[in-house]
Amino acid sequence: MPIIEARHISKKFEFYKKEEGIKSSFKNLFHREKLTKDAVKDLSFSVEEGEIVGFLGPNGAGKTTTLKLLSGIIYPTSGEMRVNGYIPWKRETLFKKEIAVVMAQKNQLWWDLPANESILLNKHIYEIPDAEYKKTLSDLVEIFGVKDLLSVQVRRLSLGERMKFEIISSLIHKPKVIFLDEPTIGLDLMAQRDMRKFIKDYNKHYKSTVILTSHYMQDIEELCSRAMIISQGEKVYDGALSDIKRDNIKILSFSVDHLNFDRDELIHFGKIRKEEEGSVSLEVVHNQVRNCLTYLLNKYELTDFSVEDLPIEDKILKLYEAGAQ
Ligand SMILES: Nc1ncnc2c1ncn2[C@@H]1O[C@H](COP(=O)(O)OP(=O)(O)OP(=O)(O)O)[C@@H](O)[C@H]1O
Repeated sequence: MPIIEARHISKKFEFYKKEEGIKSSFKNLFHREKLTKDAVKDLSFSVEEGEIVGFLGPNGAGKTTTLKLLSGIIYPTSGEMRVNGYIPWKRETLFKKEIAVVMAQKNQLWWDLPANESILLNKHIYEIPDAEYKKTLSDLVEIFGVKDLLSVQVRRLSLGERMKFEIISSLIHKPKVIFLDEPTIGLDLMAQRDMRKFIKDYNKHYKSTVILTSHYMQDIEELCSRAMIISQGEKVYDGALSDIKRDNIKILSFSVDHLNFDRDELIHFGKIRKEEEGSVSLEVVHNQVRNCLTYLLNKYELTDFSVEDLPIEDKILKLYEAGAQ
């Protein structure tokens, strides 16, 4: 049985239009125009225990709203949802003990205290027995390599170190389901790599289920075999990441000594992606690559050429755009 099931979930936000200026504010006292925003529309999906699902979408697509629905912070306008058997927005105590929400932009550690004291607070909130707490904390600081920093005041830690402790603190109760919103945002390359390794090791060690949002494709590629993509509140893709990668468009780039290309003939083979002095990149359907190359070799004196896969970011962008139409 899936650990997460969402059936036809929609969330509409209602709010009042705010106009600028004193005159408008005065007018608003008597007549306020109500607006609605469909943040999530008829979303259905299920997630199996132990999966790490990459949850993607452009800004404003409805990812955070979905994570808030899944964790019970808000309730839907319509639809049904179960997370580990619970209806999230009922916020039952046992449900809260089995999930964790980690939002990179939100801090839960106390700045003036060392991290171990904030983590200790969560021990009491989640009523974790002493022995279990010690074992989990020692495992987590081991996985993250931050044992020596436990008693350093949080404000003295680097962003990367602080994020690690934010996550340790959120996971100290060993939740079965974790909602991770942008865990690597703002981190340098090394800290991003550490964070990805941690998520991978944690998932392996505790068999937890993870829903991960990130604008960094490397996070998604390294951690998730499945991607769920939403655009304007609607699901536009749910499946293997490898199927997105297997897109049949190739990028054919070539350089020539002179500058005159016959654009009309080139666009016959595909979209011109980039055109600079003496070099062009074309998006060509894979079964047209050979024809295109033959044409180029016959027509021009090529000084260089290459055939590459379309970057995964571009493929995902195409899915976002398809959803927005
Ligand atoms: N409380 C609210 N009241 C009104 N509109 C809201 C509210 N919360 C979110 N929205 C709107 O709902 C849409 C979805 O927002 P959401 O934060 O879920 O997007 P997102 O995919 O997480 O975006 P980002 O990647 O930028 O964080 C946006 O248009 C947002 O402005």
